[in-house]
Amino acid sequence: MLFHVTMDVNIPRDLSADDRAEILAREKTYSQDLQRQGTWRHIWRIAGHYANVSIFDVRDNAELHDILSGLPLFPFMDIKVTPLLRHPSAIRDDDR
Ligand SMILES: O=C(O)C[C@H]1C=CC(=O)O1
Repeated sequence: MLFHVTMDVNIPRDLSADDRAEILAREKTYSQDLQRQGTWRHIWRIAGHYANVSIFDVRDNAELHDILSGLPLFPFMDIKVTPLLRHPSAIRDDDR
């Protein structure tokens, strides 16, 4: 199942520089592991915002929930999830 996910990040200003660096490093590893597995299919920065648009390919809603709630930055994110399905005019075989 494919999902379009928007993540807006709001890291508290009073988080120490060390804590911020540590959480960002963990977030990057977590994200890149899922990208290598093919679960996190796309990630794009939204120009002008500390936010991203991502496409996830997961088994079900529960897997997506587990992945999103496991994000190291999860406590500092506003997340919007939109389920996707294949468009009848799509020509790419992997758009499913
Ligand atoms: O920077 C972001 O958009 C937030 C987050 C999502 C993946 C990652 O590495 O950081």
